[in-house]
Amino acid sequence: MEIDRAIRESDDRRLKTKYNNAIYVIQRALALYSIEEVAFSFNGGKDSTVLLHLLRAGYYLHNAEKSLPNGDLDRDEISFPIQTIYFECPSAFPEINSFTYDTAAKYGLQMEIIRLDFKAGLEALLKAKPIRAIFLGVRIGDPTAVGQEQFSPSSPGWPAFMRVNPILDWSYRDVWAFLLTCKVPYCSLYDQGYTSIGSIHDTIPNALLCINDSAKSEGKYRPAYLLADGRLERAGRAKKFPSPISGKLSCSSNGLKSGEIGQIRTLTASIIAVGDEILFGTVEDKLGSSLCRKLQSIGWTASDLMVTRNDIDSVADEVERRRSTNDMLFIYGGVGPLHSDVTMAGIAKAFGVRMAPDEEFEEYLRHLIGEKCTGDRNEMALLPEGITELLHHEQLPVPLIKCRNVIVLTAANVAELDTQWDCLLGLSRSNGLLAVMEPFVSKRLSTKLSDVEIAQPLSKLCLEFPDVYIGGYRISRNGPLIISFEGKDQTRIEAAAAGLCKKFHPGSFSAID
Ligand SMILES: Cc1cc2nc3c(=O)[nH]c(=O)nc-3n(C[C@H](O)[C@H](O)[C@H](O)COP(=O)(O)O)c2cc1C
Ligand SMILES: Nc1ncnc2c1ncn2[C@@H]1O[C@H](COP(=O)(O)OP(=O)(O)OP(=O)(O)O)[C@@H](O)[C@H]1O
Ligand SMILES: [Mg+2]
Repeated sequence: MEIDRAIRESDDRRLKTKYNNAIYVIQRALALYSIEEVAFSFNGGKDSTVLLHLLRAGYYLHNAEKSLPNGDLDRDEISFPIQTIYFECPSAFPEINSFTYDTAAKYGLQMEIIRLDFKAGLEALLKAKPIRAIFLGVRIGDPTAVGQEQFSPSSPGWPAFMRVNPILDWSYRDVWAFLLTCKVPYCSLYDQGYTSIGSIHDTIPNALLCINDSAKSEGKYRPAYLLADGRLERAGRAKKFPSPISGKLSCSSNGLKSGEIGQIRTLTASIIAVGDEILFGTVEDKLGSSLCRKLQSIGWTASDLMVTRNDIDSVADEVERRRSTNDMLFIYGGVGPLHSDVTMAGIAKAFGVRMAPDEEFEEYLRHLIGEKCTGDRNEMALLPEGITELLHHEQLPVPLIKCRNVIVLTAANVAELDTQWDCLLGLSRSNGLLAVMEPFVSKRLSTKLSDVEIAQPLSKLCLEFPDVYIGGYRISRNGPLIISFEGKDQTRIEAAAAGLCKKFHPGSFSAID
């Protein structure tokens, strides 16, 4: 069997181990369920392509174990009887669709095309067929993998079946090692810089693979297998532009459904300030707004900015809630040796790991504070175990700490934040930490018109310019109204601003800045 042979002949030991484990899971599933009771969820993506070939190999080996006639049957020709389901969606890339159909024809897959959403489609499928287990190409880094194991019953509220995830523990690198070693076809989008594929509305090529180092989608991109850091495979999965801080004049209040139109390709970050002093009103948080501006300047969106108490559970709750819905989370305050410095412990709790001594970090601290540290252990050198990465930069006396997608900033004022941010950007050039997107541009118009006069024309303008965020705010109740236009395309912003001016008498608006 060509897949099994290719892996056995390869000298990639890690790949062999991953392959053997996945085949073991498949064989256990095939022993537990009859062939009519299993299905394979295939969508033409790289992970499900890997799974297809693992299932072909697993099914072949399962049959071989059950002994076939003395080798006179060409075993590569054994058909693939596992029922295959594809949830076809109108917003799928045409390349994904055609690859899925071509693959089905090439390998003789028995395809069931489902044109309902996942839940309704599965309900109908399970009513019509005796399916009890479904193979999925879910991997541990996927947002939907949280809490899953290789065999995981479907979630409460979903029809009852077993989710079987043979490649749950595979990394991005493992996936590409497999596809390239086995020389199997994969969807052409992966050769055009796409590294993880969702719908046409939320997927762009991965900016880290852009040959000109520009995030423009018309640029040239390297193939997906060249992405050095697999943790950034979803950098091309742009989030929907989150609802802006709601003002009554914003687009979101005008009936636009995000996800249909009105999307701006952006990555999102959440910002958490930790400090009872901020909540007591003793200290003013200036870092948050500065960080929002910095994020805007690299084309990211700050999805929220919040302050939490110096309390492990409060920090853990906020980190847990925000880390999975954002590309990055920045946290500052509460880092140090004091009793109130609980940020690191809160992060550890959010990830469900313990705090453990980090020798490398301790060494840095020793250089910095010498022997001033009392006790037999430096509490500051305890970091969340297994998820911590130290970000070294020559301008930083102590590296910054990153726990998965949470970056801990130690700045106590804006000048220190500037330095740490510059270091992060410097590091990003080599390790892709913060993908630099097209920056946001903005324009502001000031007017003496009243809210009532402007509300309706502005609502219409929002519909005409779904790709521009149009908001309104006042600096004082009786002062002028300021209309702001934010987006990534200067021409569109100018057009939106001109469009608004045209709706009123000349001279009703004046540009600020
Ligand atoms: C065959 C199959 C089974 C699924 N089972 C579950 C489930 O048990 N629980 C759940 O929350 N989501 C389930 N999902 C949905 C996925 O977790 C996830 O929402 C989806 O694959 C992500 O699609 P999206 O990124 O387009 O939202 C299932 C999806 C498929 C295709
Ligand atoms: N539309 C769909 N139809 C059938 N199965 C699907 C569909 N969408 C997702 N799945 C299942 O969920 C798994 C995980 O989806 P995910 O998008 O993370 O991976 P992928 O599409 O295989 O690869 P990529 O990460 O490159 O997009 C798929 O491998 C597949 O088993
Ligand atoms: Mg996909």
